Amino acid sequence: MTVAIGINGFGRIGRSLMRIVGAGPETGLTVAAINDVAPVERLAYALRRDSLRGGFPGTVAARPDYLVVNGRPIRAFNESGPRQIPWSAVGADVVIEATGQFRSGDLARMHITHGGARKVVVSASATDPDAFLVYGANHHTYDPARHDVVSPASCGVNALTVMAKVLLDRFGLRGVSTSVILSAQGWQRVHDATSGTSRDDPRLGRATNESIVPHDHVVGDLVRVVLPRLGEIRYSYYCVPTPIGSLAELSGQAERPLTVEEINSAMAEAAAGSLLGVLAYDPDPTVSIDVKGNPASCLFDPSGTQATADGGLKVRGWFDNEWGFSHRLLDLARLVGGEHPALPLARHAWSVV
Ligand SMILES: NC(=O)c1ccc[n+]([C@@H]2O[C@H](COP(=O)([O-])OP(=O)(O)OC[C@H]3O[C@@H](n4cnc5c(N)ncnc54)[C@H](O)[C@@H]3O)[C@@H](O)[C@H]2O)c1
Repeated sequence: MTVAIGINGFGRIGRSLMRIVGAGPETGLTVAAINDVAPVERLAYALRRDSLRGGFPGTVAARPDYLVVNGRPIRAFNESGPRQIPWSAVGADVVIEATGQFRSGDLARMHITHGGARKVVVSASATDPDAFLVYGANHHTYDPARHDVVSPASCGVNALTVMAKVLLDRFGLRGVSTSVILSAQGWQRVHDATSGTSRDDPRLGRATNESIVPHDHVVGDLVRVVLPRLGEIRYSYYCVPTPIGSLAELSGQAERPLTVEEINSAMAEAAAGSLLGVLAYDPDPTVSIDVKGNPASCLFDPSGTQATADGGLKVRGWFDNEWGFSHRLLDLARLVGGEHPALPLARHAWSVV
C-alpha cells in the first residue's frame, strides 16, 4: 500500500522529505501535495540547488500551482495556515507539518478538521500532540483510534532515545543526564536579531556564527516521556555554527558495573538487529560532518563509551539532524497512514560493524 502525504512547509525538512520520497517507489510513499508561503518557483529552485546536499538527483521544474519532480506534477498550494489547505481534494492522507509555525496539537489538528487529512505528523517537539512516538523506542504504542496528531519529538531526542532504549533494556538505567550539540538551524540569524526568532528568548536571536547558543526550549526530557522507566532526566541543548551534523551524549547509572566492550557490543547488536536502520554503528574515528546523509536516528560512536567501576556509563552518538529525522517522519507517516500498521522498521542499514 502506498501512503499519500502532504508536506506543509517546504524548508530544510520539507525538501529532505521530497528528496527521500522522490528517490523511488520502494519508500511506500508518494507526495500528493506541498504547501508553503513561498511561490512555487522559489520552492523549485531551492529543491534543485541545495547548499548542503548538492543538486537534486533528478529534474525539478515549476508551473502554475505545480511542482514538477522527475516529470510528475505535484500540487503546490500557497497558503499561510492549515485552515486553508484542501488536502483531501488532492488525496493527501497524512500531512507532515514542517513549517515550525503550527507545533501545537490544536493547530496541527486543523489539517484534519479543516483540510480533510486523516493524520498529522508534526516535525518538532509538539506541544500537546496525541502521542510522542519515537521510532524504534515506543512507536508500537501507536493507537489508530486515539492518535491523530503525533510528534516524533526532536532529532536530538530521537538520537538520545535509541541509545537509552538499548541501555535500559539490556542493563537497566537511571540517573540519566543528556546533552545535545545541534548544528545551526534555519531560524537562526547571521547577525544579532531582535525579532523573527524561533522563540521568545533573546539568546536565540544572537549571531549564529559567533556563539554556542543554549537552546533550553528543546525538551530533552521527552526521552523520559517516551521511555518512562528512565525516571527523571537532566538535559542540555546547544546550537553551534556547523551547518549539518549533530552530537548526542548520554550518561547514567547501570544496575551493575559494565565494561566498555559490553556496552559497545549491545549497541552493535541492536544496530544490526532490533534497531536496524534506526541505530547505526561505526567504529571508524568520526567527526560531525561524517554523519551527513546518514538516515539513522543515531550513529553510535564506540570510541565515546566510558564505564566506571560503580556502574556509571557515558555514550556518544552522531546524527544528521535533517536527514535522519526526515526518515523518521516518513516512518511515522507510513505507520499512521497504514490501514493495518505492521510496524515495519526503517530498512536503511548503515552500520559498519
Ligand atoms: N532543520 C533541522 O535540523 C530540524 C530537525 C528537526 C526538527 N526540525 C523542525 O522542523 C520544523 C521545520 O524546520 P526547517 O529546518 O525545515 O525550517 P525552515 O525554516 O527551513 O523551513 C520552514 C518552511 O516553512 C515555510 N513556512 C513558514 N511559515 C509558513 C506558513 N505559515 N505556512 C506555510 N509555510 C510556511 C517557510 O517558507 C519555509 O519554507 C521546525 O519546527 C524545526 O524545529 C528541524
